[in-house]
Amino acid sequence: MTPAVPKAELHCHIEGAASPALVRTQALKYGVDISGFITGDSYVWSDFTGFLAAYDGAAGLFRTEEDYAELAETYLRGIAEEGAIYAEIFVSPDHAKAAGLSTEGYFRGLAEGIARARGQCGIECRMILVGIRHLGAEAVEAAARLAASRPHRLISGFGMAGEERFGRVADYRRAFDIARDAGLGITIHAGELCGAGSVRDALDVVRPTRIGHGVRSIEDPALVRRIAGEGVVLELCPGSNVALKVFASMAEHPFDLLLRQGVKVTLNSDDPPHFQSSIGREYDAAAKTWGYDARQLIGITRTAVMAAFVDEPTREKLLGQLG
Ligand SMILES: Nc1ncnc2[nH]cnc12
Ligand SMILES: [Zn+2]
Repeated sequence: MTPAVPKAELHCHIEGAASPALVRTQALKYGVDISGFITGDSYVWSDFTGFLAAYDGAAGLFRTEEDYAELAETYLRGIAEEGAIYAEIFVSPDHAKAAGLSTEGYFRGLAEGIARARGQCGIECRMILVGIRHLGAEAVEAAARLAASRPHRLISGFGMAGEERFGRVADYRRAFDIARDAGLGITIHAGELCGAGSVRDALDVVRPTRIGHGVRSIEDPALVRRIAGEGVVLELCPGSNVALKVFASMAEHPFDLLLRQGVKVTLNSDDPPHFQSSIGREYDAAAKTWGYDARQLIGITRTAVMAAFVDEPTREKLLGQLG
C-alpha cells in the first residue's frame, strides 16, 4: 500500500462513487428496489450500457442536500485515508434534477460534504460540472450555461461525460465555447469507448487542457506525439478500463507506454465501487505493474496538481505537500 505517497485525483464521478452499502441505505430510506443493479455488496452490470443504467439507478437515490453532503464527505474522507490531498469530482446537475433536487441544493449539499471532509482531513476538492453527452447537445449546452454562471465558488471546470458513441464532438462545440469563454477549465471524455479519431476530434473542436481517458490515442502514434507535444494531460483510469474491458489486464494497459512517450498522465478511479478501483488502488497497481517507486508516483501526483483546475495559492500549497 502507498498511503504515504501524496495523491491527487482529477477524474471521479461523484454519483459513481456511492458504495453499494450507502446506496442500500438510501434505498431503504426511500423504499426503492435496487435488486436490478446491486446484489449483496456489489454493483451488477455486464457492459458500458448496463454500467450507465446502474450509475443512474444509484444516482436516483440521492435526493436531498444532506444525501449529497454525506456522499461527498464519505468519499473524500475515504480517499484522504489513502493519501489523497486533492480531488476534483465530476458533478452532474442533470442527475440531481432527475432525482428531484434543485441545482442550488445539489451544489450546497456537495459543498457541505466537501467542507466537512476538508475540516477533518485537510483534503482540498473542486467540482467540475459535467453535461451528459447522451442527453444531447441542448442539455449539454444548458449545463455549460449553468457552469458559466458560476453557481458555486468550488466549481472550477466544465466537462462532458456519458455515452461517447452518441453524436459527434462537433455537436457540442458551442457548449465548450460557452464554458471556455467563462474562464472555466475544460476537460472532455474521449478515447475510452471510441478510438483515436474521437480524441483527435476532441482536441480539434474542444481544445481542452485535459482529456478524460484519452487512452485509446495509443492506437495512433502521430496522435500520441501530438498530445505529448501540446502538453494535454490525460486523466487515465486503468482500473476502470480493465473493468470495462477496454484492455484485458493492467499489464496490457498503455499507461506506462504513454508516460514513456512524454504524455502527461495522471491516475484516477472514475467510478470506484463499480470498477473495484480507488485512487489508492490505482497508485498501488501502478507501482506493482510498472515498478514505479515513491519518487515516480509523486511525479504523477505533481502532474495532476499542475493540471488541476484550482487557484494558484491552492496549487502552491498542494505542491508544497509533495515534499
Ligand atoms: N467511465 C465513464 N465514461 C463516460 N461517462 C461516465 N460517467 C460515469 N462514468 C463514466
Ligand atoms: Zn469518467
